[in-house]
Amino acid sequence: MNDIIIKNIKSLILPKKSVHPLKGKEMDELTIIDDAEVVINAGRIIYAGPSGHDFQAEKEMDAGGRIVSPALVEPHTHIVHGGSREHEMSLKRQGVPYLEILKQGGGILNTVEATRNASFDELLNKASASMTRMIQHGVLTIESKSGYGLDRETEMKQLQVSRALEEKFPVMMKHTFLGPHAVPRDKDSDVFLDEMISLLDEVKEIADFADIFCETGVFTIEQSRKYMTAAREKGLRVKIHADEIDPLGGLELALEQDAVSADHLVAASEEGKRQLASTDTVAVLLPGTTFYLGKNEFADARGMIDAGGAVSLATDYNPGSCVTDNLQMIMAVAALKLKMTPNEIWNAVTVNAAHAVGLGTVRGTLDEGDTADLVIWDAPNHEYIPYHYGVNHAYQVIAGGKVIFERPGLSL
Ligand SMILES: N=CN[C@@H](CCC(=O)O)C(=O)O
Ligand SMILES: [Zn+2]
Repeated sequence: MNDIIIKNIKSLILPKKSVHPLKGKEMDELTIIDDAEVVINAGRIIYAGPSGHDFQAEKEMDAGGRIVSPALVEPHTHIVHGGSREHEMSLKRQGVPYLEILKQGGGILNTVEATRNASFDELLNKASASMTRMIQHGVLTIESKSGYGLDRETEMKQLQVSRALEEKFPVMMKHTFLGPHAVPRDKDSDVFLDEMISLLDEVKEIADFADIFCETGVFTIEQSRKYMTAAREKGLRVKIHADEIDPLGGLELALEQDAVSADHLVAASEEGKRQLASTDTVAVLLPGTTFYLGKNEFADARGMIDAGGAVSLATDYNPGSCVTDNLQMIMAVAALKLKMTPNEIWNAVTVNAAHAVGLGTVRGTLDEGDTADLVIWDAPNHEYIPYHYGVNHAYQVIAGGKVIFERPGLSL
């Protein structure tokens, strides 16, 4: 006898499991089964496909003619941090650029101070509130970066909080060390980078990936190469904040370093985009950041996909450049500004997002044997979610076969 059968599913969204991320034209392929059912036992998928079988289960759930997909995967967040930076909005309104705010000792450095001053419990409580919102919006796999410590003690504190989140919530997480996220006010950047490199032995016990912010006035290509090479020598796979604002060649560096993902890529070169196709590095695009920073030029998702590359999407949730923990909102921005198709968007927030955090064959799909992490969406079809933007369409979120969120109604 199985545990649960979910009946009356109008459409079932089934991204394709593959050892490689979906690339190019494959990104527009998505199996959608109308009139479907899902059977779960011991937290795993027994069956997800057309209805009409004779499965027995202890509990029957009625999806009410809604649609069902794998739970979303969020491959780039800065969920653990102290403080907030709403005061920067007026600076932005006056036209002060993001990198100028950082140069003046604000921006990331402002959050570094708040994170250093916050206790473990304060950070955990704040991140827990964000995690709750992410789950309520359909996300059950989350990557979390450090990077607001810029010293051993605080970077470790952030990574420990990140680990504690994974204990506290029924989610799967990946933890990323982003020590070289900015240069502290009083330090020489080469000296500071060496300090971060010297932490890698300790970091590799607690983090899955090493990341760096390669940008004008932050870390150069040469410094990023040095750090990534050192991290790989320690057995850590690498990620990079690349070509977000200036075209430095961060994407090419990511490919040279066999990065699991290259993130941002707004200013990536044509050559980098062309090379992406022949690798398994996933381009994690963060259009909510471009939107929030008030820029008009978005990452060239079409160019990357049309050239045969693998693209994923994330919120980049952080207090300075994208203050949303709603991945559905990013799906809408991707449809409007990145010109991605609904199928590409769904693959980008499920299976390709899983590949972007090294979980390509274990999250983002609903094949037999997969963890039963799924969402019942209150939407008539899969195109509707990026279309009706700014609201939460998750009706029920099911983690390991257990309903952990159900959308509340009004009490009138
Ligand atoms: N660009 C670098 N890091 C973050 C922003 C961090 C911040 O502004 O606090 C990002 O991915 O956008
Ligand atoms: Zn980031």
